Parts: sequence; C-alpha cells; structure tokens
Amino acid sequence: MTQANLPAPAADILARLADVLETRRPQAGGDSQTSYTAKLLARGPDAFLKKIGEEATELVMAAKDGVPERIVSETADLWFHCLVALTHYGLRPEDVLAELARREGMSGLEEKAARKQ
Ligand SMILES: N=c1c2ncn([C@@H]3O[C@H](COP(=O)(O)OP(=O)(O)OP(=O)(O)O)[C@@H](O)[C@H]3O)c2ncn1[C@@H]1O[C@H](COP(=O)(O)O)[C@@H](O)[C@H]1O
Repeated sequence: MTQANLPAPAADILARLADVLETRRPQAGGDSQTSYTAKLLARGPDAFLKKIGEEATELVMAAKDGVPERIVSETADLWFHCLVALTHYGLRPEDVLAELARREGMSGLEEKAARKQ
C-alpha cells in the first residue's frame, strides 16, 4: 500500500489503535474472553515481551525470504505487539513518534558519536 492509498494519516491510525488497546487493560475492564489484547495484558509483561521476540524473529525470516507481503504483515504484527507493550507501561505511540521527530535529520553516525562523549 502506497502512502497515497493510506485511509488516514499514519499517526491517526496508531493513536486510534492505542485508544482501543487502552480499553483492553485489566484496570479498564478488558475482557480476556473476547479480546486477544486483554488476554495478553492480563498475563503481564512476560507474555507480550515474548510475543515481541517471536514477531521480531518472524520478521527477520520474512525479510530473509524477501516476500514483500510477508514483510509488511510481520512488521504489522511486531508494531501491534510493541503498541501492547507501550499500553502496559502507560505510554503512547505519540511518544515514540515524538522521539522519531526529535531525531529527524540527525545523522545516526553523528548521534552515535555524541553518545560516546
Ligand atoms: N492489529 C491487531 C493485531 N495484529 C495481530 N494481532 C493478533 O496477534 C496474534 C498473534 O499472532 P501469531 O501469528 O503469533 O498467532 P498465534 O499463534 O495465534 O498467537 P499466540 O496464540 O501464540 O499468542 C494473533 O491472534 C493476531 O490476530 C492483532 N490483534 C488485534 N489487533 C488490533 O487490536 C484491536 C483489538 O483487538 P482485540 O483486543 O483482540 O479485540 C483490533 O481491532 C485490531 O485493530
């Protein structure tokens, strides 16, 4: 899907998904019987952190195979589980987007060199 075909600005999609995930928290009454996210959040960090590891590995395998559809699908799975983790820790995709915005235009090589000083 190209940028032009996206149904809404990407940040809106992430924010809307995060809004849904917040309703799945145990404190918000998330129901493990009807929601995958609620089940994952109720099981605690070990459960969703393990999923992040699995999805990252699946993305690596998809990338090695070089099939674009699978790379996109596995990346979506990985992003979703990262959003579940952010939800647990009371963070939002906007926090990550702000960090990426802060880094915009900053060379990765310069940033790494600055870290060493
Ligand atoms: N974007 C997603 C999303 N991406 C992936 N997944 C789920 O992530 C799970 C993990 O994928 P796997 O390939 O590992 O499948 P699996 O072997 O069945 O997983 P496990 O049983 O081993 O955990 C699958 O059940 C997928 O359906 C998602 N589940 C939900 N969402 C979004 O979250 C919203 C809320 O979902 P619920 O909380 O389930 O209502 C949905 O409306 C969607 O917008």
